[in-house]
Amino acid sequence: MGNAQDASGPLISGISAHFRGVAREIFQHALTESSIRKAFDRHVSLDRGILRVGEDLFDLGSFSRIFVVAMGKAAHTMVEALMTHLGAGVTGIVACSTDPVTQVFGFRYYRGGHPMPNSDSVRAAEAILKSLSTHASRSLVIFLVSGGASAIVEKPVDDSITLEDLIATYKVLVHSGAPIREINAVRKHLSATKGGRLALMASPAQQVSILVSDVPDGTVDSLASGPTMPDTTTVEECYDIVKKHKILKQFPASVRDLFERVELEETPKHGDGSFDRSRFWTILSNEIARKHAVAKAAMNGFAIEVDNTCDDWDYAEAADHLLKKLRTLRKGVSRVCLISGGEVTVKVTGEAGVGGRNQQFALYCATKIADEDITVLSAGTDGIDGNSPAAGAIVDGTTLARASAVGLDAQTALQTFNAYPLFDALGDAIVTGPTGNNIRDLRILLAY
Ligand SMILES: O=C(O)[C@H](O)CO
Repeated sequence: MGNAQDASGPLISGISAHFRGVAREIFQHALTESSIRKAFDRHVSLDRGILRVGEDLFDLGSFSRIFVVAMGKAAHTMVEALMTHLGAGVTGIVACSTDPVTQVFGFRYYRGGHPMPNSDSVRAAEAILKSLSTHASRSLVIFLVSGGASAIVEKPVDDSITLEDLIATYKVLVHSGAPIREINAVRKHLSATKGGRLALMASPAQQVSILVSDVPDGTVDSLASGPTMPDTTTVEECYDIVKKHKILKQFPASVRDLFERVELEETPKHGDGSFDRSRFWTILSNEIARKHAVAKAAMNGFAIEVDNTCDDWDYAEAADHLLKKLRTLRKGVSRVCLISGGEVTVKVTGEAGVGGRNQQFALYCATKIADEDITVLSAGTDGIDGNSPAAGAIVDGTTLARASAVGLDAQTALQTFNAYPLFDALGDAIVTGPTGNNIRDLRILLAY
């Protein structure tokens, strides 16, 4: 392998490196400004014993117990932020996918698996269910829910489903190309914790859920498979979903049996009394990240457009759509920035290499913009793209030439879902490490 140098001459090389730097700055700025700590400072406060969450006020003096359940990739960061407002005497459980440097005093930690559940996911679910069952009406249960919790906290609804079966089922769902609302509709109906079942277990306590959302706007009960919220999906929909994506036969026998012979059990619903003392506040979502990306792009002198229409689309269709739009927008404008939030889907066929949806999207864009003055960044705010150590990647008109100069072929990497090694070799992977946040992905497209 040779050196990953620009094959396009020093001037072009300098310009493209400059705009790769600008795109990185825009992403980093959005990440920093959308921090969990800032969101808690805006939406949560404690004043003379009254806890404010969003527009709700809770008189802490009227409760005999305060218990916190934090679950998801942002669980630890959310607990830390909550405790700066709440102070001592509060206990709870934290289920996250990475080990924090120091744990918050008074909390039991579990390191559940992600993207696949592990035995600690099951232990966390059992510990949460057990603790919640002990709460009476004078308890205040605060749920801190963030994305990733579907896998991080999990217990099958039926004992016939083993952990291995669960992992096999998750693999089928995650690789099916189905959007997250559909994936989680099925997960909800196979789980003892999802689809409002934690709220049911905590009843009759007063409950408030503080949500950091990694799901599309308007589908918040999909977040972490909605463990504390009324479920808007139904058993009937689950049958339609497995039929539509032709995945029932791929499930392990125990799960197939539940669908075919036993029938799935319906989840708690709005109006059935399960949520009479439940409140919900989304304090952070992709919208905030987009807003800060827009502000930073404006500071860099770009004309800006935001387009989220391709949320949940197949990565190649989303890329074609956004590149077409960028090329239209650039007509008559010297610098244009197109920002798009949300996630794209990748239907993996065969054995996947090392990569993720952001790197797959970016690499596909690279194959479409050779020699154009376009830069594309795609990265996840959680810092974790698929099974790779990167958050995402950045490409431009020089990517293909630079890759082939070091003996790497973009088409092969795309077909084998193995984008990370290519980006790593070019120095174009975006590596932040797990950020402790999780508000979906940002795609930043620049034309100049
Ligand atoms: O945990 C999950 O289900 C996903 O991250 C969506 O919230």
